[in-house]
Amino acid sequence: MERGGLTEKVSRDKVLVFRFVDVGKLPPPVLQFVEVAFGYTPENLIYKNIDFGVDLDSRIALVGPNGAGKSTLLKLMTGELVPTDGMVRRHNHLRIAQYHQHLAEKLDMEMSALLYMMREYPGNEEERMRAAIGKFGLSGKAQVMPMKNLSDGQRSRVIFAWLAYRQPHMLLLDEPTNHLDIETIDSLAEALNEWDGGMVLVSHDFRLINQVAHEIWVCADQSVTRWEGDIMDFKQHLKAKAGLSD
Ligand SMILES: Nc1ncnc2c1ncn2[C@@H]1O[C@H](COP(=O)(O)OP(=O)(O)OP(=O)(O)O)[C@@H](O)[C@H]1O
Repeated sequence: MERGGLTEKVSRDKVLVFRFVDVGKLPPPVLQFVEVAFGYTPENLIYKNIDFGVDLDSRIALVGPNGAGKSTLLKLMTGELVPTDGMVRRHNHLRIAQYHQHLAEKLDMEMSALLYMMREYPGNEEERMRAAIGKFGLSGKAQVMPMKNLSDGQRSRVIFAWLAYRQPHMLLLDEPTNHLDIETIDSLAEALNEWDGGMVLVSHDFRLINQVAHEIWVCADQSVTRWEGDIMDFKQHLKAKAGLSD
């Protein structure tokens, strides 16, 4: 039918064009936790006395049991949550962007990705916005159709384009791969590896962690500790703990 011209050719989104704009350097310390304690209620602390620094060359994956406080730690980094005790110091010029699935709820489904970006970043020419969305592999018609007609994966790309346009120094990624296919995950990994900013990743996707993280931090028992090994060692450790072996 395609060859006979009866139906339009199905064109897949290009997947190899994820790209974050380089941001240059900020002198360290960029983000510092000093004796931080945090609990949603004072009698139930999720973190106690934590100290660490994150810089623009940090490539960290946070791991740990469900409910240990990984997402909470990201929120303490952005300032969405404030410590119960101690302090979080951020460089005055630090721009942090956080990716999480709930951002999809912010999208206006009746609008196209292009109009949405033009509304979010007023005063910019259409061409510029098209290019910004194009950097995340959404091209042509997909940019101008209502976002309700896009797939979840395509909407994730719009969110990435929206975040990247703010040119963050640091990206905090909370389960970024939920709606992405494997090719797109690889594009994301490639883009992160080519980018010069800092990254903190929360993901259950060990394959992505293996591709992009240089450090593994374990959130558990009210603290954050650095894992001395790579994510594959950590996976083995989890298996051994669960009494499983290869
Ligand atoms: N707004 C909130 N008010 C009260 N408690 C909360 C709130 N958000 C999270 N919690 C609780 O704080 C703890 C840590 O939650 P958090 O989402 O940070 O864990 P997580 O390690 O990211 O978990 P998961 O891997 O399941 O996403 C959990 O026990 C959770 O139920």
